[in-house]
Amino acid sequence: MNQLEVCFSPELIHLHDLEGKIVVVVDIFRATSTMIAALANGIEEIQTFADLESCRSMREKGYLIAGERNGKTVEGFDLGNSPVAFLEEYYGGKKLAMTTTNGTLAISKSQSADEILIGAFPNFSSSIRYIQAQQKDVLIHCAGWKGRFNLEDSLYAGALAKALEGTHSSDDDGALAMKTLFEKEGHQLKQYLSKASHAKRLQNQGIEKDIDFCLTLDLYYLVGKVVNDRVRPISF
Ligand SMILES: O=C(O)[C@H](CS(=O)(=O)O)OP(=O)(O)O
Ligand SMILES: [Mg+2]
Repeated sequence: MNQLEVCFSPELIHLHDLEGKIVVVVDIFRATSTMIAALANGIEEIQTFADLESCRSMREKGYLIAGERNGKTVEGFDLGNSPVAFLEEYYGGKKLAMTTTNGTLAISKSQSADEILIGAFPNFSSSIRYIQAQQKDVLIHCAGWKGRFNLEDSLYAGALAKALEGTHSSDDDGALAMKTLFEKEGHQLKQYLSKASHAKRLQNQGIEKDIDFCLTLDLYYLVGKVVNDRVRPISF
């Protein structure tokens, strides 16, 4: 059996050994859900940035630029961090540069992993199939919120732990706790996560459609994987 463990914040990732593992970076609200929406709608690669100005400079290289701070689209950027906005038109063959508050930081702190996957509910089953085919230990890296634990990323970790229980053991306390929570609340994901602080923040901004998209299972049969520092789609 392979092992599965959970890291609840990028602030804690230095305590984990990533070598040889598949790290699944997850930021349900909304960065990793938005990346999957973008890849499903034609974006061929996503380069992520911690700071706004490096991201902005990618426009000169022909990239679309997407940026969010405090949940709002950055002035002058083509797009923000809304998955639903990426569904409005087809971005065939375009490249995207992206910076967000939590998700892009979690990716940059996962670089020593053997493989980095982008975790989201809309491509949940594809990620499961991909992971099962690799036979490696898994670490779920929750982006959290500004260094803190959050419910939506952790519950995704629980869903993954549950789905992988035939091949990956969840001896890790965090994985065990989240699997138990998912077993209790997973049947009413949308209702349960409407209580999450970030869902409330997004509701205040009137973006219920984003919340709904981020919590919908299996819309796409692709995996988001970081290859040569770019997130790319793999049909799976
Ligand atoms: O855009 C989002 O949903 C959040 C914004 S914030 O952290 O609530 O300010 O960013 P993300 O990186 O997707 O968590
Ligand atoms: Mg988030």
